[in-house]
Amino acid sequence: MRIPPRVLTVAGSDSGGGAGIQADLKTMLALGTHGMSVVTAVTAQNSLGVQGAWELPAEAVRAQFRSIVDDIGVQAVKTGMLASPELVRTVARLLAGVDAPVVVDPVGVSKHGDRLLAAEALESVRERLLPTATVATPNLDEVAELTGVKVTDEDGMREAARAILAYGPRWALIKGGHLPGAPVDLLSDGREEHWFRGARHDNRHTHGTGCTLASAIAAHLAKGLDVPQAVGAAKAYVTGAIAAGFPLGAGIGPVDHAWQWG
Ligand SMILES: Nc1ncnc2c1ncn2[C@@H]1O[C@H](COP(=O)(O)OP(=O)(O)OP(=O)(O)O)[C@@H](O)[C@H]1O
Ligand SMILES: Cc1ncc(CO)c(N)n1
Repeated sequence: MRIPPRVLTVAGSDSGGGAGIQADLKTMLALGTHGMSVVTAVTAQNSLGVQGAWELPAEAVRAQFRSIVDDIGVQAVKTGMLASPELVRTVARLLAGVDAPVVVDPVGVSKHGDRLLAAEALESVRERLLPTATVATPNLDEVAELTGVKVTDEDGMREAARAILAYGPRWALIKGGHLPGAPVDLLSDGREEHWFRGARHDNRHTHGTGCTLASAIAAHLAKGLDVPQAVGAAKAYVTGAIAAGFPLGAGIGPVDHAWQWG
């Protein structure tokens, strides 16, 4: 009997199914793991943007987390949209008691520019959440908001990694997808440097790329890969999913989580 590795996402729901909890669970399934979820917030969202967002009470987040961890257990955790300072602090406290790798995607603003994290929560992300991370995966906008470092080239990505690592995650993965040219990400623990270069796919249907990458890293960590191996395998998965992204609705469609299944 196959018992798949167990992976938990702590994130917000995207009603459109392209990002958030929905992207995370699809990614976890596609990579052969058992996905579980702690819902932090519900968004009304589609290909055009976020029409509404409602966070859950901290008690509901704690209860979901305890139900999963105390019975089923987890081999890796991924965090996404955490909405408020209170939820960031609640999740950081819960993560401190978990004996499994943690991937923190410090989601700030959606692709359409809608805030998914209150500006007052940035301090808690820096001081409470980032120290719990095995890998933190900010994009360049999140790097700027969290550290003040404005990245325009690959040297800037090194500076960004140092600034993020100063808050205590074991590894920083700086996502350079928003720079021109071939998309390159830098993984660093302050000693080792790994550059991951992918082919750019000029496909506008990229809703969910960040969530998908972070969940794929968590799934591969749960399967026993080390951090550089897990990031390499996750990058290959997200690149394929972006290449196969498809139009839905009138705006930006999702990446294809099932691209390997044809
Ligand atoms: N057009 C593209 N073609 C190929 N790879 C890309 C493209 N855009 C981004 N990537 C890669 O996708 C991954 C996710 O990066 P990205 O910078 O898009 O995350 P993000 O901004 O957090 O996503 P989101 O907008 O979902 O929050 C990275 O590995 C990045 O290099
Ligand atoms: C719920 C949710 N989480 C994360 C993202 C990524 O931007 C999104 N668009 N929606």
